[in-house]
Amino acid sequence: MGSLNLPELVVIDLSNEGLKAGSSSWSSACKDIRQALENHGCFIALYDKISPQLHRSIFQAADQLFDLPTEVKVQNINEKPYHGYVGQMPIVPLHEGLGIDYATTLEGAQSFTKLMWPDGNDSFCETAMSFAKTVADIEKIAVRLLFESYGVQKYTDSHVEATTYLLRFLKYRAPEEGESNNAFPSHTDKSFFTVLHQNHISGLEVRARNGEWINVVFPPSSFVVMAGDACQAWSNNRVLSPNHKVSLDKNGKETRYTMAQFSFLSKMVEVPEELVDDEHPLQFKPFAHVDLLNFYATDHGRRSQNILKDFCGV
Ligand SMILES: O=C(O)CCC(=O)C(=O)O
Ligand SMILES: [Fe+2]
Repeated sequence: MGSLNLPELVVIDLSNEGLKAGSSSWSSACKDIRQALENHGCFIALYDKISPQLHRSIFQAADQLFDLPTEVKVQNINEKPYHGYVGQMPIVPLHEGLGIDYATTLEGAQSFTKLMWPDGNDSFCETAMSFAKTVADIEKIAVRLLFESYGVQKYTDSHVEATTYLLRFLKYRAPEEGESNNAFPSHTDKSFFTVLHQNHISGLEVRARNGEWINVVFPPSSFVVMAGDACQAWSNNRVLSPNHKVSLDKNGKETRYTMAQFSFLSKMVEVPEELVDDEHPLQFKPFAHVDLLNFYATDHGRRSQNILKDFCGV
């Protein structure tokens, strides 16, 4: 009996129809999102504004991008850690990734496209930007719901205005015979939120607050919204930034693609005073988001078992 009872993530409908501001569906979504983020650090979001056409074109765009010669892809360099090209790494041989910084802006999308296709590739640029904007809308709804669930909605607008987005194209080739199926090691994200959209190949596993690993099976038309370390810090340790990893089916033959959009703050990350009281004393000092990434890029940061405590603990 127990083995059939697999743990699952909460599903929340963020589509317009399912969610009218001020309605009872809005308040129940507030409750659900808070509970999901406190217990699992993530949830599955349904969102009807992503058309089947956009879903198809973003994965075609991914194919086109990864087909470029490695010497072109390695030009995707960013001074911010973990923002640029990753590939041909012996510790993660199945994995390759590239990132578009400021992906929701025309400048961000265009400068990445020009670097990869000096002669231009308008359809890639349009698809990537349109996908990034749709995913940013999902992230903003999640922020609104979460802030309201803690009664701190007065901070939502300034938070949203200071948010920038990094869109990463991630590829995991199927393991060859005898090769490990560990495609990406366990980690927490350094973002505020991460929104994931995958093709038809699953592989994501998330560790819930109770220590249980959850195999995340989500339909290709849906998204996983996950809290990062910055969100955990902002919430004064209420929200969980969950450990997660990618393991592929040992016998699988197909390539897994994930689109991962990370949100970052260009203003200080700080705990709202409303989230500090006798029961919840302040746990973290305010910090610049990019400094969390820079800390993670040091030996001390990478080895840390409790990065927030080591980086900004009070
Ligand atoms: O591919 C996935 O589903 C997860 C990717 C991930 O965790 C990351 O890039 O931080
Ligand atoms: Fe991650």
